[in-house]
Amino acid sequence: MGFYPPPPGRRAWPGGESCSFHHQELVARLAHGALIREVLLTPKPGLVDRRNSGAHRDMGLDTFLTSAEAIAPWFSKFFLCGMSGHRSPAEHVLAMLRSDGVACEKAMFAATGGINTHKGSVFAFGLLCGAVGRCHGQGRPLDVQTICDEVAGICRDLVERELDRAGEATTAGEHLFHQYGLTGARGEAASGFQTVRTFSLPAFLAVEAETGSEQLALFAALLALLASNADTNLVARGGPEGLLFVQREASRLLAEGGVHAPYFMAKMAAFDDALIKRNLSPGGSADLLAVTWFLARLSLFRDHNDKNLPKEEVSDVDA
Ligand SMILES: CC(C)(COP(=O)(O)OP(=O)(O)OC[C@H]1O[C@@H](n2cnc3c(N)ncnc32)[C@H](O)[C@@H]1O)[C@@H](O)C(=O)NCCC(=O)NCCS
Ligand SMILES: Nc1ncnc2c1ncn2[C@@H]1O[C@H](COP(=O)(O)OP(=O)(O)OP(=O)(O)O)[C@@H](O)[C@H]1O
Repeated sequence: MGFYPPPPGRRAWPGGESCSFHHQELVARLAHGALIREVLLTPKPGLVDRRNSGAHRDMGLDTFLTSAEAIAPWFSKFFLCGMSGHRSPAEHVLAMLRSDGVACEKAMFAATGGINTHKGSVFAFGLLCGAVGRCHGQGRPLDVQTICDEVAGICRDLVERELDRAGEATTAGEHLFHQYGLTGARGEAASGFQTVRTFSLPAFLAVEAETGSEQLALFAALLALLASNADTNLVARGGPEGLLFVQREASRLLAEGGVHAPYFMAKMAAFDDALIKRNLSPGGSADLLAVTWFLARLSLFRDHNDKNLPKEEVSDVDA
């Protein structure tokens, strides 16, 4: 039941032809589900959520939901791109993914009237969906370590190529590298999502195992990210002091017991108010929160076969 033919000379994709459509659909659902869960989690400091638009004046919940809808069709394309390039060296795959990535960014801007809702997420999920396609094509396991290592391989030398040796800085990320040495979204991807693997994913998995609550697990992951991630969005808006403020505040909440502390939700709402007052938005951590949920749910590839698609687990939460 594959929707596209196996490579010339092959009768089936490694792992069984019947798995291909299942994987393509599941990866797209997971990526979209991750974006929806991220934006609906409330309250999030400085970010767009159900409570308010955070430190943003040009976008709200509807803008994010519309944007997620517009970019969703690209997730399968990233998967297919990674799969069709599974024999090419990892570092060649980035150029292929990027042409779809640029088209996806265009679709995002067209849907939002020019507002940057998901630029960082398009980059992260373009790489992740491409890595899943590539590893599936190679018949390798679709687990956190394999997929993250593959992303790191695809992004090998990206920081050196695009930031270190780049000419005049044009984007915010390029400026911040030259000014402060921050490697932003590129550095995080090139490290194989080291901040996620070290801080937010363990926090998510521990709290979910302990409480059975996905919401609490997402909050635990968010706090872990806010305390540790060198978010270039915070530095762009508030300088190094803006980043330090957020990291200190999040570390304080963690020291007080994190999601298990009394009045945790009220503390998060107060954190939100403090960031809005300072015009700070941790957009990079929001992206990595979505990445955390996606990586946590990769186990669905192992647990289900294509006759039993996990509609429940990856269905979108009601807005
Ligand atoms: C690498 C990207 C994100 C470039 O953006 P930029 O130079 O502004 O870099 P920067 O690191 O500041 O990231 C922008 C976005 O990433 C997110 N982000 C910020 N900090 C971090 C961090 N520490 N970790 C992860 N994500 C982060 C935020 O959402 C931010 O808005 C990407 O958009 C890109 O490659 N652009 C070039 C055009 C292209 O190829 N687009 C298609 C990409 S598939
Ligand atoms: N819930 C969210 N709220 C706000 N930003 C988010 C959210 N989720 C993800 N982001 C990320 O934050 C980025 C937007 O941040 P921001 O608006 O600060 O960037 P910008 O458009 O480059 O800067 P500015 O608005 O200062 O011109 C998006 O690229 C997106 O990936």
